[in-house]
Amino acid sequence: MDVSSPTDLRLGTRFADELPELAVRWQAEEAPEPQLVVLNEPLAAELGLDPRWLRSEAGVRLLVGAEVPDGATPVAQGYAGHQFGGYSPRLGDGRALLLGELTDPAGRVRDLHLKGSGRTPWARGGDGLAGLGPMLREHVVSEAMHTLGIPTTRSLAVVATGRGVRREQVLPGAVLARVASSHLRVGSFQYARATGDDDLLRRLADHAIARHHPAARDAGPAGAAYVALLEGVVEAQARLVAQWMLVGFVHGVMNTDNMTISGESIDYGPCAFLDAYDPATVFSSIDEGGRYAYRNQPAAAQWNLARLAEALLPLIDADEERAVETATRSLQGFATTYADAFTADAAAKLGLPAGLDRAVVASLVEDLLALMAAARVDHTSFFRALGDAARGDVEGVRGVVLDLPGLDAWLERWRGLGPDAEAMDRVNPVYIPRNHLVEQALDAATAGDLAPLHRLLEAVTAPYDERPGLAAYAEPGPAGAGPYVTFCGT
Ligand SMILES: Nc1ncnc2c1ncn2[C@@H]1O[C@H](COP(=O)(O)OP(=O)(O)OP(=O)(O)O)[C@@H](O)[C@H]1O
Repeated sequence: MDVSSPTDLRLGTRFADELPELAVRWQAEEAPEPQLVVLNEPLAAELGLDPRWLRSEAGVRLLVGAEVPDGATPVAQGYAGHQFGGYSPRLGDGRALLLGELTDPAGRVRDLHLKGSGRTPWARGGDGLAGLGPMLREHVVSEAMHTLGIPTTRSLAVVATGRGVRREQVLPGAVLARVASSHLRVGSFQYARATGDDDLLRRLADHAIARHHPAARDAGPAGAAYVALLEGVVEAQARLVAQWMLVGFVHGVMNTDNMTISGESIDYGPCAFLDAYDPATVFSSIDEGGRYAYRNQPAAAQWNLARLAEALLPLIDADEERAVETATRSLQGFATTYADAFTADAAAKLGLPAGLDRAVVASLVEDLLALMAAARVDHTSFFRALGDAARGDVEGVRGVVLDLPGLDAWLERWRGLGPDAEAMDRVNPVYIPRNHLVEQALDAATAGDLAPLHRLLEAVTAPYDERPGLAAYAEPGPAGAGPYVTFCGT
């Protein structure tokens, strides 16, 4: 049965009950004039929420936290984090609230969370608010990631609040209703560890195991379950980052408070997809040193996971030296899992048959990426054009690569392995949320015109299905414009 009124909705309080030290009971700030801007109807249906109800006044009141179902306990979650390498001991949800845990009709438990819902006790100097443009960016990019098969938090809705948000200029304010497997972060563990309370740390780890890595519970006695938790997160993150790299995604702010325990991508601030394939690409104007450049993402993930391992040490072994040795071994799994996932996913993008020697595939991929980087080809359309090359039409790829003898030799090697063009079309997107189009859509939406946003969503939520009317969505941004600098999405 679809939930069609607040009285039908049950929001669990497991996080708040099990981890009260990390949960500050709080209420959303009243939105003066809430107006639904975009609703994710397929996600609503998946969650068992009636979209007609969500569009009603009562539904919109839920989506901004003005009214919560009986028994719900909205909380601002506490966490710490390394931001660009510097440690902040008290971050937490400064402008967000966990409304509670929703069990969908399939039995999956998801967090229902609001971002931009007003100041909380973790707000420090912030105003607790979010701009409409940045929340719509999170909506578009997270939905694109989801349809590309990349684990991610989802956006259920964006509601304009009717309140202005003071940034470089005054922006319309908005609340994003976000759905995630959980909002547990590496920073949640750093916070718990820093309290020195091992019981809290253990409860947090047990909570994470129950929600995300239940197999870890059966790993064995003493610290084995927590080693298995660490290994579960290492594996999930290695697979995730491999997927980011192959779709050309640059997260932009890979701080430890933006790395989940579930392995879902979270927080789409100054993120973007590559147009030109240049591994040094940085999109965020606040990332002056290029710490989170495209090519640095696997190393940044490993660095963050080492912070998780440090936080877990007291649970892994009472003897610190042994704990460090064990955790180090677990962290070493990242490199192998990442390389395996990257090679397997790249083989799929190249339409290669299963069972090929891994070293053959790896060297083929490496050589292709070198050709692509030398010519700064458009990442997305180049892989799509390779599908045509598999069908015998090599003009698309030959037209953009500089080293033609090198490319021809590569094509010969690759075609000798029998690539499957149809399989390639199923994994190489035509449409990604290209940064210039996202910016145009957000600017128009901020000015009151939602048509470009809906058109962009139409393109990126069916990314493999080429449609004649959407040709502009397959084109890279203006040549020579360089990487777009997206101001940190607040
Ligand atoms: N306008 C604001 N008011 C209060 N706190 C803020 C504001 N903007 C960011 N913060 C806080 O600063 C920290 C880092 O912000 P960041 O932009 O990474 O997170 P976020 O986008 O707000 O949330 P999330 O990581 O949940 O997507 C977080 O603790 C966040 O709550």
